[in-house]
Amino acid sequence: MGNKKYSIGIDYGTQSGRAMLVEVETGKEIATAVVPYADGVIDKQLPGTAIQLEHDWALQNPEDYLDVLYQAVPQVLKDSQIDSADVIGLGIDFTACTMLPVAKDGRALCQLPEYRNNPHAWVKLWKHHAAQDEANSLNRIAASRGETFLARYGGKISSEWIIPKIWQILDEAPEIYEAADRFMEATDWVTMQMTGIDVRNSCTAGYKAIWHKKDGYPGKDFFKALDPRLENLVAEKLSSDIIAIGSKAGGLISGMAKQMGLKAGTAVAVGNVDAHAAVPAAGVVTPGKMVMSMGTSICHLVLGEEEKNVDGMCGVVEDGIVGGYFGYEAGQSAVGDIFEWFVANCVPGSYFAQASERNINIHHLLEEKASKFVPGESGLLALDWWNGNRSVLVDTNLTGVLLGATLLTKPEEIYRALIEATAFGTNMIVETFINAGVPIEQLYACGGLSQKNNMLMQIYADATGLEIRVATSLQTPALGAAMFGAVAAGKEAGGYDTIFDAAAKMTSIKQVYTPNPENVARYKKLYAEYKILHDYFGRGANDVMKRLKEIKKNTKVIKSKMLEK
Ligand SMILES: Nc1ncnc2c1ncn2[C@@H]1O[C@H](COP(=O)(O)OP(=O)(O)O)[C@@H](O)[C@H]1O
Ligand SMILES: O=C(CO)[C@@H](O)[C@@H](O)COP(=O)(O)O
Repeated sequence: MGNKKYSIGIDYGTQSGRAMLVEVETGKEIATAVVPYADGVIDKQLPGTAIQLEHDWALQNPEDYLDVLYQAVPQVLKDSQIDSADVIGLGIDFTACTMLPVAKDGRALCQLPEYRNNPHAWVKLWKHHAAQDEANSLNRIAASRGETFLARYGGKISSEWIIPKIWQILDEAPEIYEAADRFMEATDWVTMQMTGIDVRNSCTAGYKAIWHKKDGYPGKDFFKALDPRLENLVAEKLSSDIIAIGSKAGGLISGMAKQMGLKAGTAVAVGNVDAHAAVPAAGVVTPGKMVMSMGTSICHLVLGEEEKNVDGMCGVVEDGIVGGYFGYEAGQSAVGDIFEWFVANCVPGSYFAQASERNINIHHLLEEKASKFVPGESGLLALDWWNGNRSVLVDTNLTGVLLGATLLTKPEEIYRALIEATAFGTNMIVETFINAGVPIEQLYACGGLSQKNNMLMQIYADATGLEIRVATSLQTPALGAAMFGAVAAGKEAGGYDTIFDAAAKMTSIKQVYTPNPENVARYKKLYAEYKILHDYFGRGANDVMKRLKEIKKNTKVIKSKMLEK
């Protein structure tokens, strides 16, 4: 038996890139290195210029992505002290839709001096929200034409996705649209820099570019209806050569291999997306198991045998998560962020004093106090829409609700009610999938929040009535990317032939939360009330939240006019 074999997973986040070196046989995480992006999130001023960006813009510098390869990869090799010849594969995962215009020679347009001063030549980060007008028009036109693809995306295409972003470029900088040889997801662009081959992955194509394995992209007529100049977008500037997740993109070219400290020819997997790469890393490679990637928000992912239309899902894509299955994605737009808001705005100083006296985190203090209650005891019920509702209502104009407060209500009771509201939100998603014919028998959890609060995880198990298995790895996206790297290398090279084999060996479960039957029964009653509130405020019976937003907007206008005087 030769030396141990390793794979590297690189997770490209919003602020930084993280390389993780993993032992292929066991999935053991040997070394990790994080490189912050020098230009970070560019949302105010274009680097090296005085050019100011407009509201809702969020750009990145593609050279920062390359620096992650040049710095983080040699660092993990150095820290682990292994022979680089034993690294058999490499995979990356990215935020998405993070996209860029690319020149014929493969460079990002913003790397060319003549385009450097044009903000539209740079990478548009997933949270660039300035293409909302284009997204609204796209949705209106698609609905009026009865485009069937809308149903695959819960009825709406997001402004975060690639077509609205490309359309914004065409609207505001037609010269950049013209100059672009093609538009690419950053995950494919970085993979191309490593392999020298332009290979597009089925995950971002399916979830972010309205591509379908059988139907392809929307037709020319649809693009023409958006804008006659977009008629040939697919043929001229997108690729229809889409490769399934789990495939090999190519081998590392020698120039890159030298800079990264690896052997030329090392297998590179096709690009992937962070939340989707985390699924096999949580041990999930078959249907019926929904993975919750839990942090500031929750991304819900599940595999299915068939393509079904599920109300309010973010998307369904064949081969989108694991080859051979339909990958479904749904989500809640704020979860950890709601608790963060509560702690920052509604917890009295005396609680912070107690936490600091005991040298514990404020969340731990609240968890301890809130754990003393049984479901229903506080008389509170909340709706988890502090940042709108992603699934199943797909409505960013919905806002939060707290019901049942009295003069005796305590902060920990509200904290618990907010956690329960997010658990009910997840249950609504689970129920909607099951009703649409996509089975869900178990929940899996990964992401920071899944390992931070036991009470929260037990509430999720009790509110859904489902067992929850928590992944051991705290870096599931990077682990998933490394697993796909090992699959790209293949068994003969010391890796795996399939992601199923890799998942069996490289992942593990840290903890299982089992529903408590008494609490399940109590939460059933509360969930019935949640559903009534959810439908009342969310499905048009009372649009008070939207009216309040309108009043707020008008009041702000009036106030600013008064201040101008
Ligand atoms: N003990 C806790 N209980 C509940 N929420 C927490 C706790 N600790 C942190 N949070 C919330 O969880 C989120 C951080 O989760 P994490 O997975 O680390 O972040 P991210 O989504 O950025 O990866 C924050 O929104 C934070 O407010
Ligand atoms: O949209 C997706 C996945 O579909 C994410 O890449 C994007 O929301 C960024 O996620 P993170 O905030 O980096 O977890």
